[in-house]
Amino acid sequence: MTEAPVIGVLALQGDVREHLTALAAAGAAAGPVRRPEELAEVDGLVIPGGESTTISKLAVLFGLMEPLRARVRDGMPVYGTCAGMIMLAGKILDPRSGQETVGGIDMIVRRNAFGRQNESFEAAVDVRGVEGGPVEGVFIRAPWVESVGAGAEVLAVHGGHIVAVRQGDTLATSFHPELTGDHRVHGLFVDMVRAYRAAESL
Ligand SMILES: NC(=O)CC[C@H](N)C(=O)O
Repeated sequence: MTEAPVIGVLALQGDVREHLTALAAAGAAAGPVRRPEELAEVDGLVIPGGESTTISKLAVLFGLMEPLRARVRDGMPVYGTCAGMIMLAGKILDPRSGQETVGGIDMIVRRNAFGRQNESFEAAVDVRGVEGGPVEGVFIRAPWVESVGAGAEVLAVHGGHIVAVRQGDTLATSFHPELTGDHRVHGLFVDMVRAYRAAESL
């Protein structure tokens, strides 16, 4: 049996534990990443939901922003949910002052686009590449994607707005599959990391 891929969850702020659980259920060896040395050890990374301005500031403070950008540039698979999606955007339409992103997907995102906390909702979302019917999307002060560049593939749309995008091995969803107990989106990401690791070790 091949070894499980090692997937980190960026553990600066946000729903880290839920992602660790979902990744483990999807067949990965999952652990938190807070330091550059920990980032260097993983085959793939999840950036969780939370507050993108806080995650951005802490990433700079912890000396992780440049190492994150470097690993994404090198092709390490990354999956961002909600605030994590914002972290992977080439551009934020309405950033807070000083808010930076890692980048990785040629897209423009709008923060809190689906409304405030009390307008959070769940909806069935068809995600290209995920078999077996729609996933239950949990949207919590979720961003949507205003537009994508030529290199980015739209994987899901909800209410006329783009809510899942993939560019190469960088994946992002507006919603939170880690909160539903349905691990198919994490399964898709674990497969991406497996394929990346197999290609790297050739
Ligand atoms: N659930 C979430 O991750 C919310 C994201 C948050 N609105 C932000 O801008 O970062």
